[in-house]
Amino acid sequence: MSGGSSPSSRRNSFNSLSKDLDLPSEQGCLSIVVLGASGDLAKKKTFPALYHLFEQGFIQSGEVHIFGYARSNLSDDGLRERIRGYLKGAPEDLSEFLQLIKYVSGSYDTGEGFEKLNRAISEYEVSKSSGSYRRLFYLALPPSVYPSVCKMIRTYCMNPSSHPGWTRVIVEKPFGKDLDSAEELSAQLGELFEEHQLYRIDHYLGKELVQNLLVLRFANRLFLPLWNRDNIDNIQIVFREDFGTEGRGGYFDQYGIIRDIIQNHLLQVFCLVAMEKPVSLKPEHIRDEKVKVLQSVNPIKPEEVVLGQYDGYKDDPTVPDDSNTPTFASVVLRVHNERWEGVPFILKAGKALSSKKAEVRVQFKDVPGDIFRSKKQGRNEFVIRLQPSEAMYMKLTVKKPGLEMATEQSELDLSYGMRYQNVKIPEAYERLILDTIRGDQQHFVRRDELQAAWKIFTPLLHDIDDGKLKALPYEPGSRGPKEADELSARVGYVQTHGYIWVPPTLA
Ligand SMILES: NC(=O)C1=CN([C@@H]2O[C@H](COP(=O)(O)OP(=O)(O)OC[C@H]3O[C@@H](n4cnc5c(N)ncnc54)[C@H](OP(=O)(O)O)[C@@H]3O)[C@@H](O)[C@H]2O)C=CC1
Ligand SMILES: O=C1O[C@H](COP(=O)(O)O)[C@@H](O)[C@H](O)[C@H]1O
Repeated sequence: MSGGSSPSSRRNSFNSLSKDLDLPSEQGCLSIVVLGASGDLAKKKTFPALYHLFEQGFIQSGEVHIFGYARSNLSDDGLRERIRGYLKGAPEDLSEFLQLIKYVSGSYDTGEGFEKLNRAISEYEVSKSSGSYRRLFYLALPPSVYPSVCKMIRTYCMNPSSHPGWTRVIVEKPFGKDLDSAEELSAQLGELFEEHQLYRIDHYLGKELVQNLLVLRFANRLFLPLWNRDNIDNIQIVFREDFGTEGRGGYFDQYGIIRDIIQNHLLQVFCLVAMEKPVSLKPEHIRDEKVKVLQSVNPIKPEEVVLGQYDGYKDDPTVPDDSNTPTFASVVLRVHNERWEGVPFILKAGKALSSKKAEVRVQFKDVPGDIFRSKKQGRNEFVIRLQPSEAMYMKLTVKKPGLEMATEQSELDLSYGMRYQNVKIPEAYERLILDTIRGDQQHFVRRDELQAAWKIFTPLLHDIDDGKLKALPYEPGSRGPKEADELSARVGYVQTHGYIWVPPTLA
């Protein structure tokens, strides 16, 4: 439970934000259908997120029913037992939650299973006589089956037109493999659902510090005049994992690190860092600005790309021996607009590296007319640590305490673990599912945004797929290929040696 507030007080604050965004507060039955309920994502993320929403009172026994759907031969109890081990909570809460779940078995491309699913949903709806009928379908499935599943939902499972309510569909990434395939998928889904019914999830948009980016940038006078090419030298957006593909090699090899992390998660973070101020907080206004900045990105230059593949990646039997798939990439994006001309955005992601973290590092220019030789301490940096140990810290040059007039580098540190000690930071999926129930698309990817994102990366991805760019080998547990650090230095990043920020811990 977060910050000691009760479930009902949290629901109240959620309702007040809904009012700000003109979102109607709805009542009636809510049917949540997890398609691919037997799978990895469903048990690790989707059901636990639903449980946390239940535990905090955002979805309640009286108004919600959860349906798991997949081909596997499972009973209601079979599915419940499968997910029980992934849920942490009081035993009575768990039992109450698990009783809300029913399992329906069927295929993804024939009507029979979906008719059965529709009957199960309708029975539940009819048993609750009043209010709207809200149907939320979560596709925790391989994208290859999205078109047929969406067609089945459209044909058999829409909320009845005789009743107020809605049907919404959450689709997982990857949304295609390049511009053409993404467009084809979008066109197929677009024939079946209106854009306002489709929620393309990118779970990075549900992370606390990612959601804070807009507030930070546009609610603080401090940053407004500094956030531009006059003051900022370069910006890095970094994702590092300290483990490899671990059993997901077959999936990963078809995609690679650019499609898995950079084209979606890091690019979404990039948008929030680089976009102009939206007219308002309305989802369409925010997404308009994201599209604009994506459209301002110049074509990527091959000489501003470094690819890597960790030694041992190809030992996975599901990975071809001649794979050129990158498990590491550093890509420089350049934005052709008044604010950012000349400022490199270095997007870097890698698996099997020396540490696990994700952060945005804004490096400022050197002080003009420097009288303190502060350059030797290193540049000012503003770092937003997305995970782990969520924090924002500002690296500053200060007078070293003591009799001498000497300088050193220190920081202003807002570490969430210290500042918000009793606050539980919600899981990204929890927040995004709640947004879907509320009808708030702000943190979901719009079709034209997706198109603009693929336009940036498709030429580079095709060059990699065609073997025109090679992945350099690197040691697992290292920083990745040294050429990536050389690239960062070449485009302007100056590393501060001898200074490392250590997340503060409670005594
Ligand atoms: N796992 C993760 O951590 C993450 C996953 N995702 C995305 O979420 C989606 C689901 O991922 P995940 O749960 O890992 O996937 P799984 O491989 O576990 O597949 C989910 C379910 O889909 C069914 N299924 C699997 N392969 C096929 C197939 N070829 N044709 C039809 N049905 C199939 C299976 O159910 P059954 O056979 O019982 O019908 C399976 O249990 C994917 O789009 C993935 O990219 C995104 C981020 C993270
Ligand atoms: O989407 C994905 O994200 C995870 C990393 O997510 P995080 O929330 O733990 O940072 C990554 O491991 C996976 O390869 C990718 O598909």
